Amino acid sequence: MTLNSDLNLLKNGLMRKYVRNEVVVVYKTKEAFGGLSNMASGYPLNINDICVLTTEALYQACRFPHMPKIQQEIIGQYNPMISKKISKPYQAFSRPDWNSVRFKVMRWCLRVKLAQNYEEFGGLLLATGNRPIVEQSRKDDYWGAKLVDDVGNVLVGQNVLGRLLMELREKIKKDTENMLYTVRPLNIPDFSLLDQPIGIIKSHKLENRQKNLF
Ligand SMILES: Nc1c(N[C@@H]2O[C@H](COP(=O)(O)O)[C@@H](O)[C@H]2O)[nH]c(=O)[nH]c1=O
Repeated sequence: MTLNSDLNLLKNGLMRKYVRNEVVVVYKTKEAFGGLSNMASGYPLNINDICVLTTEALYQACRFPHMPKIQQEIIGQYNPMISKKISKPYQAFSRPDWNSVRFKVMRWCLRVKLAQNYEEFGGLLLATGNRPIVEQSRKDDYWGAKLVDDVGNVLVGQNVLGRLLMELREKIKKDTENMLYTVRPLNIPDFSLLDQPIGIIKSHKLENRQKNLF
């Protein structure tokens, strides 16, 4: 991107500028807030009784509702980078509306990660307090933000993932009724995994509580 188009995007309000040492940076998964990354392992998900090991795998699988074999390969990986790598050569065959739904899909994936890992992921989100959360990326200034200065202290990007994480953090703060324990499926066509329409996702906490009632 040229400096001029960078400046135009900043003016148009799409791009954000962050000072690295004033924000919570999500960069390497082993760092303090690495668990906020979709690339973090240790936040397993369960969709329609199908185990999906990482949020990245779930997000990538959502590209291919019409290609269940590819979905299976993507979600069968322990390593999220491999899930993304498997997805890459098929990107041109993503669901035709992918660019217009991917934002909603990501928001839904994060809701699922929270519902099914409430203490760990929710705790990490709350530990960021009121600070901006920024996913630092080397290449991607849509989901994240890139370093633009020589000393590595200025990040510029749309930071859509960071902004979704902040949005979720604010929802947690207000969630006195535990509404976030349940996640409804997206209202988009063919929202399916391995040929089954994706159903309502429930937190394990809610399932355990319901079991105790009977
Ligand atoms: N963190 C991180 C990445 N970024 C992640 O990639 C996802 C977006 O994928 P796509 O929409 O297919 O480009 C999203 O979860 C974003 O956070 N990509 C990487 O290759 N390495 C990384 O360390």
